[in-house]
Amino acid sequence: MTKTIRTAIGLMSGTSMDGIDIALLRTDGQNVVERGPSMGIAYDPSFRDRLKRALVAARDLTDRTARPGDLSAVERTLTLRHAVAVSDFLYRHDLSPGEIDVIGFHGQTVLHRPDEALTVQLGDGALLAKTTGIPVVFDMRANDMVHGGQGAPLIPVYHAALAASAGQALPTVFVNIGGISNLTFIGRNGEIVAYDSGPGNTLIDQWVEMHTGAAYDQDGEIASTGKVLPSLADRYLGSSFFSSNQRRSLDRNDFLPPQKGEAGLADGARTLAHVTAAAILKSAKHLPEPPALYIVCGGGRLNRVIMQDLLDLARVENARVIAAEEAGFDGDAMEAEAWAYLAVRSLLNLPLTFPGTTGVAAAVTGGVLSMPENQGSCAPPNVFPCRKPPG
Ligand SMILES: Nc1ncnc2c1ncn2[C@@H]1O[C@H](COP(=O)(O)OP(=O)(O)OP(=O)(O)O)[C@@H](O)[C@H]1O
Ligand SMILES: CC(=O)N[C@H]1[C@@H]2OC[C@@H](O2)[C@@H](O)[C@@H]1O[C@H](C)C(=O)O
Repeated sequence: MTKTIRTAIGLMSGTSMDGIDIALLRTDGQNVVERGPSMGIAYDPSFRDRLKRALVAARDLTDRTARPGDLSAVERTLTLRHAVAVSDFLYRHDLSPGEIDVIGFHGQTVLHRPDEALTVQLGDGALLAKTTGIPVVFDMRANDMVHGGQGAPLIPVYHAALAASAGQALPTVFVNIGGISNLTFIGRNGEIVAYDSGPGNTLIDQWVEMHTGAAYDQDGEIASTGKVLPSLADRYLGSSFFSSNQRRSLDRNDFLPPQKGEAGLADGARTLAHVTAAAILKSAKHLPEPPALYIVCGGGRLNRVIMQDLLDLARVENARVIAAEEAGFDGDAMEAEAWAYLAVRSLLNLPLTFPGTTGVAAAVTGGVLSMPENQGSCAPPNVFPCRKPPG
């Protein structure tokens, strides 16, 4: 039986809040994965500031659908920016909306409290579907939480498909170093174990920004001139997050940067780069077996100090570290590709998360489907009751 291959676009606005990643994928939602073009669209500094203020405004939310204050306007602007990104992308690649079966829309996480089963992503799927003329699957984390999961990470099922389609030797481990870092272990028989592994770039980004105004430490230049401050590093690495037997998904604010006076710029950046690398190795201790290979994706792989520390720490454990590109993947587009893949799985009512990835009680699908012809939003079978059509 031939499987239907769908053409999907994935849209990711991650915890770094640096912009929108967009990627095209052709997939059957299982092991057929044909990667298409991708691009990144950076947010301008004033929109990043607005998103940061949205995080503060979201802090006291107890109802995930509430949008007090500016949150409603930010959600609309964010969604329309995604619509523009889709339109630019289609134009650039000479594609029409009719050639795209579905968009997987992550939105912007503004609050994530797995202990309270509360996760909030700004992003209006109905508006995006209406503006682009393409069906949209969004809100893919919530159903996992309804069933007792951490709501993150969701990318592991895509890592597994990518590894299978590329004939990657198993076992292997994918590491994503975004704002937060996460690990996916794929065992010899394809079994997946995954979880958030610690702060990624978020501490370095905030540290560098508070001193220089720059959004991040380009290539790790600043960190490369500093030295690791052991007491500061230990403060982060001594967190019970690493030693607990329970794996927890992280909110961007679970780890906060040092106070400005606690270190000089370079020593602080060097120490935080070390914390990022060491956190990954510490968290890897909870994997079913010691990894032999780490495949690194996400913006953190471009910070040479983080990568060197990872290499050095992994070497002690006889493990190799390579950038995603060395394994034939795209380390910048992988999350956007994943959201395209997850959207197709959602359409097919296939599971997005598993007990081994989010701690969910049993494998579950997720996501809400919004059709462009203004029919309102509707979850795939067995997820949520359909939402009322807007207006
Ligand atoms: N050339 C570079 N040198 C150093 N760091 C870089 C470079 N390019 C990107 N980064 C880092 O990568 C970050 C963005 O990474 P990425 O897009 O993978 O994160 P994200 O998707 O927003 O986060 P998450 O995966 O947590 O949702 C930037 O904030 C910056 O810290
Ligand atoms: C709540 C939320 O948005 N979590 C993000 C964040 O960024 C990295 C890490 O923390 C991961 O758990 C997740 O994103 C990835 C893409 C995921 O769900 O797989």
